[in-house]
Parts: sequence; structure tokens; C-alpha cells
Amino acid sequence: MSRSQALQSPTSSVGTYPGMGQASTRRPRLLLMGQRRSGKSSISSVVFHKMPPTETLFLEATTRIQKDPIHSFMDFQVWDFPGQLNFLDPTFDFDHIFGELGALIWVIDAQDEYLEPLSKLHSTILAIQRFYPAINIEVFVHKVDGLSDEYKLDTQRDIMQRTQDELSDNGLDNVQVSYYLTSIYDHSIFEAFSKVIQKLIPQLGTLENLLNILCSNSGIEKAFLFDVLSKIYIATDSSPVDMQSYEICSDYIDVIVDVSEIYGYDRKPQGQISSPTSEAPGEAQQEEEEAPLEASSIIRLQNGMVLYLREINKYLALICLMRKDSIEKQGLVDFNVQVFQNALQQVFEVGR
Ligand SMILES: Nc1nc2c(ncn2[C@@H]2O[C@H](COP(=O)(O)OP(=O)(O)OP(=O)(O)O)[C@@H](O)[C@H]2O)c(=O)[nH]1
Repeated sequence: MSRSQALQSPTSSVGTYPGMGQASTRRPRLLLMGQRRSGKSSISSVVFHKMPPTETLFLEATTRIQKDPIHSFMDFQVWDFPGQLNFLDPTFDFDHIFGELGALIWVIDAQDEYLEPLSKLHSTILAIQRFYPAINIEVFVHKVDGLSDEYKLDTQRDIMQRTQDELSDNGLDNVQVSYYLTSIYDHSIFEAFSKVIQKLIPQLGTLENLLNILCSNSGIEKAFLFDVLSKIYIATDSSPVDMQSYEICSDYIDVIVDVSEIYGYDRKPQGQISSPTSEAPGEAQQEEEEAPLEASSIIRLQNGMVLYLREINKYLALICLMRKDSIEKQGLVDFNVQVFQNALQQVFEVGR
């Protein structure tokens, strides 16, 4: 069984939020563009199809636009463009490519000569800005593994400066372009995608507020709402994200998925999220039979911290990092997480 299939089984048969399904009808589009061999198909395969990074060495060149529908907490599409394609050619249907709200992800190979790809990025921004100003422009300065920290930052700074100069020369000072240092060999590509996707979630502010409230009322130091399949986090509380916390939470998902693959069992699909409080024992038993509880797990780390995971629905998991004295009041944490889960459901129902 493939990893992605397995993800769907043990942790997944709890119902999705109806509102999330509705949001999916908009299907934002992520366009992966950049020079040949810059790593576009590798990024898409590693993030969305769980391909081990070393296997990307055997990927063949993309010859046609690859349209990849991603079904998750929010359905979206990833379009992988062949590097040699000149989509600025007037014969291309510009509206078909850029007409849908989403993000343009421009991948630049930091280990290669980048002036030409950069000038193509500039022409693309100039071409789309006038007609599609709502598209987020995201630049991945990619393949930064193996480069020294100093070189990475210099490259990013140079790319930013050149782009800013070009936009200013063309009177586009206000265009927002975001830059990320990425590699498929570490968590940076997931972190970058998390930020790209978050910008496309209309309810992001509310999700962050809910996570802030959860953290402050439960002694949680950091909380992430993860999309389990891709390991992208769709929201976090407003304390700063440090890479180490993100990595450990992301690795925790792998552990849970691996354990679930071995010891998990198929659960009946569930329309509603179950209530944790049942009064009579008979009632509790009946409820358990009808509606299985969400998966949860706690790991105590050697450094005195605790990792707490709770499955939120078919696609999402909440992962929290807290000190061990906070988990001594586990009943309180469980209760607050349940309240958070119910609030999340309401947020997406309102979105509908
Ligand atoms: N070192 C390193 N190599 C990478 C990284 N990402 C991709 N590669 C390698 O770059 C090469 C090209 O990757 P592809 O994903 O095929 O590139 P592409 O942009 O889709 O290429 P076209 O289909 O020709 O447009 C492969 O050998 C990958 O293993 C990375 O983060 N670091």
C-alpha cells in the first residue's frame, strides 16, 4: 500500500467539515513555473505524492502541462509547467492559465546560472500584473541544500534586489513578491508551501485566533494545524515559528502515520464529529459503536516537552508542543481541544 493511500485509511474515516467541501468548489490554482530542471516536478512529487527526494533524480522532463488536482481540507490544483514552454507567446490562452485565483510559484535553481530565468520571471510578472493583480507571486530560490548559509542569503538578496529594481523601473513598486529558500531534502519546501497555501485560506485569521486562545488557555507553547497528507501546516498560533518545533511536529506526523499503517483499522465514516461527553455508560458504548473517536497521541520528549496530537477530521490534525506540567491537566487540554474542534467546524460552516 502506498503511503498516501495508507494515510486515507487508519486516521481518515472521520467526516470532513461540510464548509471545507464548499470552499473546494473555488479550487485555487498553484502554478509551478521556472526554467528547465529547476525542480518543479520534484517539488510537486515530494510535497503532494510523498516521493522520497532521492527518487526525483529519475524524473523525466515534463513535456506537457501537468494538472494535478489535490483533494484535501481545501481542494486545489497544482499545474506543473514544462520549463521550455513559452506561455507568454500570444497563441497561449492567458486567461485559461491565470484566470483562476491562486499563486504563481516561480522556481529558480540557486545552484545554476539564474539571470535568464530571472528575466523570464520579470516578463511574466509584468505580463500578468495588469490583468491578474490578485495572483500571489511566490519565488522559490530552490536547491539551496549544499550551499553555505552566506551564499544562500546573498543569492536571495540579489534576486530580490534585481526583481525590485525591474518592477520599480516599470512603475510596479507596489507588487508584493515573496521569497523562500527551499530544498526538497529538508523541511524548507513544506514550510514554504505552508505559507503559500495559508495565503489562499479565507478563514486564516479566525483559525489563528482560535489557536491563540487554545494555547493561552491550555499552557501550549506552539500549536500547528496540519494537513496530514502533505504535511503542510495550514495555520499556527501567532508565536514565532521556529524551524525545530515545526520539524519535530512534522516528523511526529510520520511516526503516527507509520504506526497507524501497521496497527490502524478501518473505521466507519462519520458524518458528525462525536461528542466527548456521554452521560450513561450504555449511551457511551452505543455512541462509540456509531461514531469512533478521533485518533490522538501523546509523546513525552527527553527535554521535558510533550507532543500532543489530535486528529481533527479526515485531513487535518492538531499538533501541540507543551511543557510536561501542562499535560498534567490533560482533562483540561482535551476539553479545550474539543471546544477548538467544534469552533473550527462552525467557522467552516459559516464559510459555506
Ligand atoms: N540538490 C537538489 N536537487 C534537486 C532539488 N529539487 C530537485 N532537484 C533535482 O533537480 C533535477 C530536475 O528536477 P525536475 O523536478 O525534473 O525539474 P523540472 O523543473 O520539473 O524540469 P522540467 O520538467 O524539464 O521543466 C532532478 O535531478 C532533481 O533530483 C533540490 O531541492 N536539491
